[in-house]
Amino acid sequence: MPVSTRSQIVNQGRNATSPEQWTRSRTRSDQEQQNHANLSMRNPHHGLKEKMKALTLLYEQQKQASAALKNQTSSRFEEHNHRLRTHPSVELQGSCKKEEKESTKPPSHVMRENTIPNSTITRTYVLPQPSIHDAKENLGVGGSDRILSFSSCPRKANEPSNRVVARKLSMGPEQKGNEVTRNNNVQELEKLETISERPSLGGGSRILVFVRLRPMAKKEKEVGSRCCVRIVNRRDVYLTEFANENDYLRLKRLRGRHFTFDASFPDSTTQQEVYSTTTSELVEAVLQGRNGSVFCYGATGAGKTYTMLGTMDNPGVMVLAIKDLFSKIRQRSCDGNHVVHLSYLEVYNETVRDLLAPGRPLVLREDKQGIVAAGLTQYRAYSTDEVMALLQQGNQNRTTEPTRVNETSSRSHAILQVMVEYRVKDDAKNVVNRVGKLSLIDLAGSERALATDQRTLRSLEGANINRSLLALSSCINALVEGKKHIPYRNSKLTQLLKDSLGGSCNTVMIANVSPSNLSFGETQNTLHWADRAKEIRTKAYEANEEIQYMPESETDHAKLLLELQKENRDLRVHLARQQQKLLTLQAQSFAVHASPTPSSVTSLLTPPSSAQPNEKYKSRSSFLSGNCFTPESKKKGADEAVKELRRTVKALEAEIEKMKKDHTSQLKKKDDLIRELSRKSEKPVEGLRGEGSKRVVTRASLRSKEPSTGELKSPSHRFRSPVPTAKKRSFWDITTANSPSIASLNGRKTRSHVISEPVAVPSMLLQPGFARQKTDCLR
Ligand SMILES: Nc1ncnc2c1ncn2[C@@H]1O[C@H](COP(=O)(O)OP(=O)(O)OP(=O)(O)O)[C@@H](O)[C@H]1O
Repeated sequence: MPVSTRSQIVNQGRNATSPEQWTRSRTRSDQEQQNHANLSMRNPHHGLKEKMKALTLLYEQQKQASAALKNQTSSRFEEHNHRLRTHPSVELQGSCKKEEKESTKPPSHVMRENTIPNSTITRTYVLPQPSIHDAKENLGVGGSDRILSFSSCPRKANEPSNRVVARKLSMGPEQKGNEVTRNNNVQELEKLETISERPSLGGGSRILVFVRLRPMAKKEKEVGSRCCVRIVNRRDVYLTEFANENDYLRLKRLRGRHFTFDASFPDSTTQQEVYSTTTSELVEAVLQGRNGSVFCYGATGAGKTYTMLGTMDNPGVMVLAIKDLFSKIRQRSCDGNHVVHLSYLEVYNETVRDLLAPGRPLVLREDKQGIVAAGLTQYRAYSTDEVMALLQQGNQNRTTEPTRVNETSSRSHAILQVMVEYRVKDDAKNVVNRVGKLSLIDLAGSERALATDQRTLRSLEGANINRSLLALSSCINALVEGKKHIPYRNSKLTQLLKDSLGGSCNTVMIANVSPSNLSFGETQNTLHWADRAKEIRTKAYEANEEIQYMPESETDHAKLLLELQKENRDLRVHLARQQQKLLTLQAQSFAVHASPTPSSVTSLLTPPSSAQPNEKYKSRSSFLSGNCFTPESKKKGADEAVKELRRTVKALEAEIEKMKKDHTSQLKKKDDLIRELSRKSEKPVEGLRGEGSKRVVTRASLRSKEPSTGELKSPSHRFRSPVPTAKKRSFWDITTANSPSIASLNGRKTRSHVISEPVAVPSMLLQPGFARQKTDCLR
């Protein structure tokens, strides 16, 4: 079988003089070529050059076809662009046209190293450190691998929330043929639209993830570092790892990864562009009573603080958000009242500190509003300037230290919270109260100990920063995997971010990356977690709105007021009556349970006009006269009165006991005296008795003669009046002067007087006959 070489074919073509000849020779050469191809298929080591030539030819043909298709789609593209011009992300594209033109081409110096020109071979990148999650990434649904080049970011509604996305790195749209190119263009447009329409799945919303690349730093340039991050189409991030120049074995082996985010910002993006794409919508939502969070995540020195705070010339997201908020409030000032409160705290070495009023560490508590720092200062702010001053003050208190990587490295996580309360009257004149909270978070840098400083305090700070960021990544993992338990409690940071990650909140994550290949590891780590965070879905949320229903008209209002006043008056009267009843009952129980002394009873019941006004009475009368306006205070007053009465009863009982003792001793003395006297006068008395003219009556003899009713056992009964009509005295007898003893006491109605003046008691000892007898005896 004749074997023709490539040079022969070329020569045959060249030597052809007429078109027929040329066609003939061409057909022949094609046949020859076919034979060659077959041959080379059978023997892979044969004719490599021919194979290359064939491939080049094929590539050229595809390129032409692709160009033709591009022309067809360009008109459609224009139309879509016109529609999207209203969205900030489109403005952002327009302002960076130059960059865009560049970036629609295949990545230049970075990606060129990864591409094989004039080839249709799609090459899969080798990942340097395939983690568990990376391994999972390659498992498609149902176990089949799937190549996703650009469609992974905005998820479709019917996709399961915890689906693991299979992602292999492709060489870019152009290498995948015309069909892929056209599809990508349409997908790009769809994706740009979805940035403005926050995807809402199952009532919740996905965390929006953005990536910002910072410019190469002077230091990095000086050490000759190369750019390893490339942003294409404002969305795709290509990361390339350059082989070590001294590693000759792997010199040509390049590794890289491709990620897709909601939007990616190249190093030329302005602060305003970043703000309007990421945060401006959240500010609007906060004004409508929803919660929003923005947090910057990335390695130390990657540009988080620059993005969040910025500089005086280029203010960052925090400043722009506050300005925007106040300008929006000013625009709406006519339709309601807005109140803005502000707090600023940092988490440093696992302690929470108030940046606006530094002092003792704050304790985190969970209440109805979520996790709150107890005792955190809430400033009411009236203007942007005021907030700026507060921010500055807070930043001065923030912990920053120079590290080897960053001159002004933030060693703490800072959280600025802006609470906007909005009150407005709706059409039905009901008061609508909305509260929205915006949290702006500047995290400390994720870092390796070696990259910063291994010594002393820095290493401790680094450990704590890493600890909290590790806790953050655990939470992200648990949320993505749909676990029931999310380990928020592992660090203060995750506790504070609980709302933002798993609560009812619109959340935005900005991943900051450095372009330097020296930071490849950190950048890859940041992009990995940012990619994971895309899968997190926050809870379904509703505006924090409260409606207070108001009466329909002024007349209704007045009616309601009158009704309330009447009810109040009735309640007061009722209360006063109850108190009176209570007092009467107290007095009765006092009368029943204790033997009353006239003095105390009169002191309780004597009217204020009495000759001896009593302090106790005074206090009760003031209580009854209605000085206490609230039901609580009245109840308290009644309790006080009861206590007072009880105390009086006790005092009276003690007094009675004392008097009883006195009387017993007096009686004893008198009995002794009588006994002595009767002994002395025994004789004459006997004589007298014999005469039968007079009788000596002793107490003892009298007692024996008395009927044994059993009533005279108590010594006090010895003072009872012998008058047969005298009835047993009662409390009311004393007060109504029924008692015969009282009649003889010059109007003095106290029991003490009755006791101290034995004259008042018509005792046998005081009978006139006895007195005379006594004097006789003495004689
Ligand atoms: N987009 C940018 N444009 C210009 N300069 C930037 C940009 N991003 C960051 N820089 C500069 O890079 C340096 C480091 O940035 P920055 O302090 O914001 O890093 P960081 O991520 O907050 O670091 P750390 O975590 O250590 O606090 C700063 O000097 C900052 O001005």
